[in-house]
Amino acid sequence: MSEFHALVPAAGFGARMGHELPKQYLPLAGKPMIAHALETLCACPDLSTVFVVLAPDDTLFHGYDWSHCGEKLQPLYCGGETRAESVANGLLASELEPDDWVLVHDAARPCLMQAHLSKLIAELRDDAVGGILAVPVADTLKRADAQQRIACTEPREGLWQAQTPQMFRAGLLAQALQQCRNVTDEASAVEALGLSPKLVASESTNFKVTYPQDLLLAELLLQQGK
Ligand SMILES: Nc1ccn([C@@H]2O[C@H](COP(=O)(O)OP(=O)(O)OP(=O)(O)O)[C@@H](O)[C@H]2O)c(=O)n1
Ligand SMILES: C[C@](O)(CO)[C@H](O)COP(=O)(O)O
Repeated sequence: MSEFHALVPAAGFGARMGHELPKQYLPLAGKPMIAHALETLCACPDLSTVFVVLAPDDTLFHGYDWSHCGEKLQPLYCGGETRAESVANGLLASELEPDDWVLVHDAARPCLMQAHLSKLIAELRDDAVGGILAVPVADTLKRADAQQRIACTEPREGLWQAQTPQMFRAGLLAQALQQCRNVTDEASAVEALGLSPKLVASESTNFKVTYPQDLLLAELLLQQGK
């Protein structure tokens, strides 16, 4: 029977955060940011393994105590220059069966909840393609001109913001990333094969910590138990 695994790309630096410490190691609600997502994933009974893809020269990860995560947590020091490369390298190193499901989740989305994981897995486990957590766009959308004035208002109907985890069969995802590396998420590579991943409705609390101002919101949510 197919197993479910998580793969967490964590080899980025966080240029938009602008801190000397890589974003995933910034302190957040009493632990490094990366620990929140890893602990949630390791506590999910559906997941057999949680691979974390680190930069080859990462010297920080092994400095923390991960014993509470147990044997599920498997660090792989094979991160690449881009997120897509890190995921592709991690898939290769993980040696998963082609039919196994892999849930790719950003280290920079610390507010992931068990309920999000359960919903994603329940909605996709019998799906032919796979899919992603996402939220419908809630704001009015403006397109800017070169002077940062409004060129037009874009219709938001049918637009969703992509989140993670993004859940695909390991073999399909490896093939997709082999053929298409110039992407910012896994779904884009699968779409390039001509397939249509499913959108599974999530919540805005599962946002990506990108800019310094995102840290306070994440901290508040994590203190509230999300
Ligand atoms: N070469 C890279 C780049 C990014 N990531 C990971 O991809 C996730 C989402 O990316 P993002 O938030 O864009 O992180 P960074 O690339 O670190 O941020 P920035 O774009 O601001 O530099 C993060 O967990 C990040 O560590 C990765 O594994 N390998
Ligand atoms: C995968 C992702 O988090 C979905 O929203 C996003 O695409 C990552 O993109 P980034 O440009 O690396 O932040």
